[in-house]
Amino acid sequence: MRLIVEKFKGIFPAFYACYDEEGNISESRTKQFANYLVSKGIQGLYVGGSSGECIYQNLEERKLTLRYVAEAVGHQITLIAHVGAPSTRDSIELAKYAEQLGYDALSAIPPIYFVLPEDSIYHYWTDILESTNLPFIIYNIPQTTGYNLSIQLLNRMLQHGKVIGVKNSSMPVMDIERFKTASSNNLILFNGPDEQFVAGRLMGADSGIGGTYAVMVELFLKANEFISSGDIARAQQIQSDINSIIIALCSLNGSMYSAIKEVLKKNNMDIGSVRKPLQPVTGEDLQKIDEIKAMIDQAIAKY
Ligand SMILES: CC(=O)N[C@H](C=O)[C@@H](O)[C@H](O)[C@H](O)CO
Ligand SMILES: CC(=O)C(=O)O
Repeated sequence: MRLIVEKFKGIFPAFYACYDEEGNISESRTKQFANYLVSKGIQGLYVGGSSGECIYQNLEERKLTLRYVAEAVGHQITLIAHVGAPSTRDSIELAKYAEQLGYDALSAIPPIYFVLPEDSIYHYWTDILESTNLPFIIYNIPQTTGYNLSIQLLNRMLQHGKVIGVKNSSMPVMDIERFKTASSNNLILFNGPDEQFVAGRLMGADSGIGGTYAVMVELFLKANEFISSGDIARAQQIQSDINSIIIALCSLNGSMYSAIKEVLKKNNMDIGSVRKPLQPVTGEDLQKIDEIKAMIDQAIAKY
């Protein structure tokens, strides 16, 4: 277990969908972006999650991204494949594919669309984790799935030795502590809400997986370092800068991810735009991108 824990400790950007100008998955952009993030010193990547626009992609597209990332960065970092999909069958296909590619772990949201009973969620996750030999990380994100992980279901899932962690995106940071305690501290907890990264770490999260990391990864790496060395005051300052940036990223007509992708373009990292129904930034939004990029650059320069 100790070895495994070390592998999953640190900063894990949620990887973005990288499209070409026609909106198809781009091999060169995917590989370039993965290498760019590795060069920043991240611990690993969370591939194919919400930020990867998984919900708007077909299985073949999701497999392409999983493959291009693995080919680009190999075993230099820890790779987590998010395989949540509308059907168990599709999730298992993605899970087996990720295992073949050499991914280090699987992760999945609960079933979406139909509000299914907890027993169905249990079987969905169990079917996925029994389909490979990989460790499994539960993804709890009630604000998008409508289901908030209960201690009862967590305890049931823990009977599978393969469950090594929870990526918790619910807003109460107390959930992080409760999940950790329920497992007698045997689970790796990943903080989900980037706006509460510092709080999540202080409540027991070992690591973070986040949708905004990749556009300002230096800030999360630094905050993580400050927490580890006990410099809480400076970690709090970074969190405050991060939150102002996230609020700005979310203040445009275009989706947060389209704003992030425009900022990345200004950093010479063109990974295309977002897939509809996510809206691209246009018109007056575009002017605000320069201001947001300046906020990010200034914050990075401060620490
Ligand atoms: C609801 C949602 O997508 N949460 C993400 C994952 O936990 C976060 O990383 C957000 O992208 C981030 O906190 C910005 O709001
Ligand atoms: C946002 C996030 O962590 C994800 O891509 O699932």
